[in-house]
Amino acid sequence: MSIRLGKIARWRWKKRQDWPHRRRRFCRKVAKISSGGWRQQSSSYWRILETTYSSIGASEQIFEMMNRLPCDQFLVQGIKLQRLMGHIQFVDVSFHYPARSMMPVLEHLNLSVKANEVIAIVGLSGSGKSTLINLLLRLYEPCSGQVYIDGFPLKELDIRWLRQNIGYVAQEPHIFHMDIKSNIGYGCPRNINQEDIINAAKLAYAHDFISSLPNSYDTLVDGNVLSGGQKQRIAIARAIIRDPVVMILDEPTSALDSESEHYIKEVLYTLRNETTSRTIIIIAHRLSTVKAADRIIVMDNGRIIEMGNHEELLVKDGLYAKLNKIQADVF
Ligand SMILES: Nc1ncnc2c1ncn2[C@@H]1O[C@H](COP(=O)(O)OP(=O)(O)OP(=O)(O)O)[C@@H](O)[C@H]1O
Repeated sequence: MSIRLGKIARWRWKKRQDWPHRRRRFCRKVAKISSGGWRQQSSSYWRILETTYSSIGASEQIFEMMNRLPCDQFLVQGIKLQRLMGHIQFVDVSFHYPARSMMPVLEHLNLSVKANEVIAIVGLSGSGKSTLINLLLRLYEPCSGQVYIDGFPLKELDIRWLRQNIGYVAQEPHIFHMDIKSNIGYGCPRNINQEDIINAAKLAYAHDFISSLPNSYDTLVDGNVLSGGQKQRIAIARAIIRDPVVMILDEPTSALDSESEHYIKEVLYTLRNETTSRTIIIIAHRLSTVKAADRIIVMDNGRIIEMGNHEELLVKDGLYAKLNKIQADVF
C-alpha cells in the first residue's frame, strides 16, 4: 500500500514539475487560436475559450460598476416633507446637456402645475418635453433657474424621498423576466399584498387581460407574452401601487393599437377621479390623451409657446391646431 502511495506522490510531483511547460503550451495554443490558426480545432474547445474571454471582459466591467461611488445627490441628506401636495414650478429654467454645451435645450422656461392638475405636454420631436421631466426627476440639474415642488427647491429635498413620491412610466417601460405580480410590485417601498396588486392592476385597466392568461398573475413574462400596450399598463400598475403624489406618463410614440390607446385614456380619467389627490403629467402624442388633460402645454425649441385646453388651443390656430390637424388627417 505504502509503495503504491509513494508512486502516486512521485507521479504528482513530476506533474507539478512539468506545470510551467504545460502552461507555456496552453498559452501557445491560445495565441494560435486567437490568430485564427487553429480554427479547425474542435469547435467546442474554441467556443469555451471564446466564452471564457468574453466573461472575463464582462466581469471587469461589472467590478468597475460595483466600485463606483454614488453621486453627491445621494450622499447628502435632504429635507423630507411631512406631506407632499404636488405643486410643481419651473422658474426661469435654462438647460443644456453636458455633452452639448453649445446647444440650449430649454430656454428661460416658466411653468406652474397646480396640485391635482392633469397636464399634457405636446410638441415636435426634440422640443424638450422629456428634458423637462428629466429635470423634475433630478436626473440633471438646471444650468440656471430653479425647479420647485410645494415651494421647496428640488435640490434641497431628499432625492430618495422625492423619487418615492414620483411615479414614472417610461415610453418603453422595462418589464422584467418574472411573473406579472412581481412585475407590478417591483420596487414598491411599502409592504404589499395580492389585493394591492389586483387593485393597482384594475386601476391600470390591466386586470381583465391578466385574469384571462392561463396562470393569471403568476404568468411568467417571457418573450412576446404581452403586447406593447399591455406592457405599458403593467408599468402603469407598477407606478400606481406606489401611490405617488406626482405621476408622470411618457406616452409611447410608436403606434399603439386603438384598444390600448383607449385604455390609456381611461386610466387617465380614473386616476383623475380617484379620491387620492395626484398631479399627473403626461407627455402626449395622441389626441385622446391630450383631450383628457386639464391643460395642454405646447413646446417648441425648448420654449412653451402655447397653453390652454383643447378647444382654446384650436381657436388659437397655432402649432397645436396644426399638430392636431396632421394627426386627424393621418387617422
Ligand atoms: N442625453 C442627451 N445628451 C445630449 N443631448 C440630448 C440628450 N437627450 C436629449 N438630447 C437633445 O435634447 C433635445 C431635446 O430632447 P428631448 O428628448 O427632451 O425632446 P422631446 O421633445 O422629448 O423629443 P421626443 O418627442 O422625440 O421624445 C434634442 O435635440 C435631443 O437631441
